[in-house]
Amino acid sequence: MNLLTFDSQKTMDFVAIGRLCIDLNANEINRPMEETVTFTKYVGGSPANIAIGMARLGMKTGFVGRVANDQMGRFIVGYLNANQIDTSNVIIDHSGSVTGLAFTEIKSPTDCSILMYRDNAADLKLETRDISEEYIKNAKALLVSGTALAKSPSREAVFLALDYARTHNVVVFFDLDYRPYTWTSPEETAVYYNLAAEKCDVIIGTREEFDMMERFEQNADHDDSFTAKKWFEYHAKIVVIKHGKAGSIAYTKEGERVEGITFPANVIKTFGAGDAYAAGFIYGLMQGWEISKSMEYGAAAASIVISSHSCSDAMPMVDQIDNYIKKYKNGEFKNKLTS
Ligand SMILES: Nc1ncnc2c1ncn2[C@@H]1O[C@H](COP(=O)(O)OP(=O)(O)O)[C@@H](O)[C@H]1O
Ligand SMILES: O=C(O)C[C@@H](O)C(O)C(=O)COP(=O)(O)O
Repeated sequence: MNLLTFDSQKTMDFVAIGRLCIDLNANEINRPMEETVTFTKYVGGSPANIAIGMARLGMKTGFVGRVANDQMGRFIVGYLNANQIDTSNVIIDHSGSVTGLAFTEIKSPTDCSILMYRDNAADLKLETRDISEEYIKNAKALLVSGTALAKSPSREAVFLALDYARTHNVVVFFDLDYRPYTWTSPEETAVYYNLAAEKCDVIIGTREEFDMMERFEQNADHDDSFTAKKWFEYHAKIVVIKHGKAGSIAYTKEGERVEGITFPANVIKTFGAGDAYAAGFIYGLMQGWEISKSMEYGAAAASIVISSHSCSDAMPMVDQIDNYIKKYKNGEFKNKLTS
C-alpha cells in the first residue's frame, strides 16, 4: 500500500529549497588539511546534491534558493542548468553576501571532516517574497533541508514554503542535515527542527540528528522506534533513521519497521552518503516502490557516491544504480571492495 500520494497532475516532480554552495574537495586524500594544498571545485550543499541526484535519475527537478552575485554563484546556476534543473526560482542576492564554501579534509576513508566558511552566506538570505506559491503548488514533492532554518530570513521563507506545500498537497521530505556551525545553539536548533518536522510527511536523519531534536524530552530513550512514533502523531507517514555503514531503519505510520541493507563500497570519503541515499530513496518512493526497495536504491546510490571524489558530480543515473545492485546480487563484489 502506498503511504504517500504524489499528484500526477503536477508539472514538476521535485523541488528542493535551501543551500546552494561550493564543495572544495581535497585532491590529496589520506592527508590532514594542514598538508592539503589542492582541491577540486564542485557544486555542493546537501539540498543541491539531492536535487542533482534526482535530476540524474530523470526526475523533473527545480530549486528555490539564493546565490551570491559572484563567479561562484554563476558557476552553481550554470551547473544546475546543465543538469536540467529548473533555476527560474534561484534568485541572485545583491546584498553583498558570499557563496558558502565547504573544504573537505579526507584523512582516511573513515576519517573525513568538513571545514565550512559560511559567514554572510547567500543561501541564508532567502526571503519570504522569494517563495512562489504557484511554484510550490506545481511540485509533487518538496525537499526541505534543516540548515535553511538556521537564520532569518531563510527560516521564515522555509516555513512559508512548508505552508504552501501543506495547502496544496505537496509531499514534504525533511532531511535534517544538521550543521552545528550554522546555528547559535543546539537549543535553538531543536526548537525550529521540531516545529518544521511537525509539518512534514517523511523525515530523514541520522541517529545523532534525532538525538539533538529530542534534547528537551525528559523521557526520551533515544531508541529508533520511540523517535519515529512521536512524528506519526503529526503529519509523518515515514521516518528514516540512518546509521552510517550499519544501514538505516524506516518506520511507517502503519506500524511497519524496515531495515535497510548497505552495499559494499570502495570508500574514498564518507560525506555525500546521506545526500545520495536521500535521492535514491525519494526516487524509489516516487516510483511507487515498496519502502525496502526504495531504501536499497538509496543505499546503492550512497555506495556509488562514497566510492567517488565528489558528492554532486558523482550522483548516479538509473542504469548505474541498477548495475550496481545487479553486480552485488550476482556476488561480483566479493573480496573486491571494502566498506
Ligand atoms: N561506509 C559505508 N559503506 C556502505 N554504505 C554506507 C557507508 N556509509 C554510509 N553508507 C550508506 O549511506 C546511508 C547514509 O549514510 P549516513 O552516514 O548514515 O548518513 P549521512 O551521510 O547523512 O551522515 C547509510 O544508510 C548507508 O546505506
Ligand atoms: O552540505 C554541504 O554544504 C556540504 C556537502 O556538499 C557535502 O559535501 C556533504 O557534507 C554531504 O553531506 P552528507 O550527504 O550528509 O554526508
